[in-house]
Amino acid sequence: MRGEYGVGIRIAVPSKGRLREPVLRLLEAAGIEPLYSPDATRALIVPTNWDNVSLVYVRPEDIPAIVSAGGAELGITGLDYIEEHGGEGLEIVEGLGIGRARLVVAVPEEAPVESIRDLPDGVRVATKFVNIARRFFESHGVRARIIRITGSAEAMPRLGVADAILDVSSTGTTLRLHGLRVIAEVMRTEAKLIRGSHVDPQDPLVEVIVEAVRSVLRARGYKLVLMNVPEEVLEQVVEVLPSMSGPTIARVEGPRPMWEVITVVPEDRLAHVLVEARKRGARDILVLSVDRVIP
Ligand SMILES: Nc1ncnc2c1ncn2[C@@H]1O[C@H](COP(=O)(O)OP(=O)(O)OP(=O)(O)O)[C@@H](O)[C@H]1O
Ligand SMILES: O=P(O)(O)OC[C@H]1O[C@H](OP(=O)(O)OP(=O)(O)O)[C@H](O)[C@@H]1O
Ligand SMILES: [Mg+2]
Repeated sequence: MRGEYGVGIRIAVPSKGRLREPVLRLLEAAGIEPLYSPDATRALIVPTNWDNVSLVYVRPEDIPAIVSAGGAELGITGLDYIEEHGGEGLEIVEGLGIGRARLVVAVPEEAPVESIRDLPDGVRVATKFVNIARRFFESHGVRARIIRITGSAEAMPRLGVADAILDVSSTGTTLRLHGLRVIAEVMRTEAKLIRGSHVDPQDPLVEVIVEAVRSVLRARGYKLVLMNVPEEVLEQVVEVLPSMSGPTIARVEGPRPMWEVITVVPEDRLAHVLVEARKRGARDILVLSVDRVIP
């Protein structure tokens, strides 16, 4: 990449929490790696192996505001934090399929409440998503008192600090552990790649980064399968193969007519495809990982 582009691009990434490692792994798969770890150095703005691309390590909840204000051209954070910020001054470029969860409203098991409508005026709701909460309860005609906390919302009802919470839930373990029951889903969330509205989407370096990330996302869940197939069973073997656009078939040099079949298989069908292909006479099967897909 050296010297190809004039403008520098800063990518805001979570400095902590659940998204940090998956986000760094995704960027690494896209070929973008920080030159050193911020943990070791305390550096918060770290150059990468790409000339003119640096990572900015900040709290995930601050990323929308930072990208919106022009402190970084690109960023990766949860849709929940984007909605909480409001989303002005930024564009959502791509869903990344990580950090998937729901934002829910929950109350103590024993509360005489079945739905949002049953919540009395003045109900105290603990949450770090105060804007989302305000909007949600207003739209449902509930006059809630929002209590701002920055974490551990699930503990608040038992502590007597709140009557309900609005928080992230994925497996539901934390809610169950604290005797809470979901009465409404507010939204679904996942990590998104965002771009500041002030940034030209056609900026060459932005385009290259976005495409690199997209190519990694497309490759998720696929394997490349190679196999040798004797000519007499070729048709039967090809029948069981899914493919992006037909399998590639090449002749194998040798004494008997043999073909090499190359195809891309979704991981959830891999076991089935391998067993069936083997049964039908395929041999020497290789399964390779797919790093990128560029259609
Ligand atoms: N249990 C979960 N499953 C999937 N995604 C989650 C879960 N909890 C939080 N997230 C998502 O991870 C993103 C980052 O959250 P954040 O780092 O602020 O919280 P955290 O990982 O719980 O860290 P901390 O508890 O230190 O604040 C948010 O967008 C959030 O929606
Ligand atoms: O439905 P579950 O699978 O239980 O996940 C939900 C919990 O996950 C997150 O917290 P995290 O585990 O990141 O810890 P935290 O309390 O430090 O936020 C979130 O804030 C919830 O508390
Ligand atoms: Mg948390």
